[in-house]
Amino acid sequence: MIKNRQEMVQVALESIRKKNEYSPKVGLVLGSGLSSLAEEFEGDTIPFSEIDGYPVPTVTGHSGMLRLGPETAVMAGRFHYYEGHPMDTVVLPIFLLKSLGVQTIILTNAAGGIRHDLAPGDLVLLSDHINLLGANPLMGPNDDSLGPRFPDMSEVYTPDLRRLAKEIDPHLAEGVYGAVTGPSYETPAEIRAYRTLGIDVVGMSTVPEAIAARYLGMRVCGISVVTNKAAGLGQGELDHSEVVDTGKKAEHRLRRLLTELVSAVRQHY
Ligand SMILES: O=P(O)(O)O[C@H]1O[C@H](CO)[C@@H](O)[C@H]1O
Ligand SMILES: Nc1nc2[nH]cnc2c(=O)[nH]1
Repeated sequence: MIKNRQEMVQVALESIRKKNEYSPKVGLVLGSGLSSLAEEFEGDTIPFSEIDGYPVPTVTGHSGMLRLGPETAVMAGRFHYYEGHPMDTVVLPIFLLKSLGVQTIILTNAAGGIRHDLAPGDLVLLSDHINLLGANPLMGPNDDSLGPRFPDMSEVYTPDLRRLAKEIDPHLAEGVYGAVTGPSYETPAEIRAYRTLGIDVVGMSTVPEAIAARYLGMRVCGISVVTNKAAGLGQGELDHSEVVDTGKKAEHRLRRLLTELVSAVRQHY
C-alpha cells in the first residue's frame, strides 16, 4: 500500500519535472468554488490530466490544475473520499507537494456554518478539527522514513501561521472544522449533534490532507469559507451550486488573505 502511494508520487513527480523544475516552499489547496484564485500566484499551469497517474476532479468548482511556480504550488481542486477514491489518492496531492519541496501548506475549503455567529461569506481560520470520516489516511503499513507511526496531532494548525493570518485579517473568525464523508449533506439532527461535539464548520475534505501534512512535518494552515448555514439553521435546501457561487463571492477577501499570508510565510521562515 505504501509502495503504491510512493510509486504514485514518483510517477506524478517525474511527469511534472518534465515541465518545470520549481521547488516552492509554500503549497495551497483550493476548495469548492475557489479554483480561480490560482491565477493570483505566479507559475506554469499544469492540468491534472497531464500529471501521470493523477485523477481528475469530478466535483463542480474544482478545476483540476496545478499552478507551479518559484514560490508557490497551488492545487486548484482536490480529491474527496466520497468520490470513491481510496485515502491514498485523497492525500496524494499532499505527498506530491512535499516531494516538490513544500514545507508550509494552506488548505482551503467551502463549509457549512454551524456556530450561530457564522454567516455565508465569512472566513474561518481553523484552530482544530474533528475527524468523523471513519478513516485515516495513515492507515496501513508505515514508512518510518516519511513520518512516525503515531504522529502527534495536538497542534495540527500551526499557531504561528494562525497568528500571521490574524495579523493580516484581524476580524478573521476561528473555529473547529468537522469532516464528514458526505456526499449527502447533514440532517438538522446531525448538525445539532455536531454542535454539541464542538464543531463550528462542517465539510467533506481537508482533515485527511491536514493529517498527512502534519505526518510529513509540514506547517499547516486551514481556512474555511462559510458558503451556507448548515442544515436546519438557514432557509431552504442545501445545494452545491450555491456552495460554489458563495465560494466565488468570498474570493475577494480570501485573495488578499492568501496572497499576504504567502508573502508573510516567505519572510517568516
Ligand atoms: O471541501 P471542499 O472541497 O471545498 O468542498 C465542500 O463542498 C462540497 C459540498 O458542497 C464538498 O466537497 C465539501 O467538502
Ligand atoms: N458536509 C458539508 N459540506 C459542505 N460544504 C459546503 N457546505 C457544506 C455543508 O453544509 N455540509
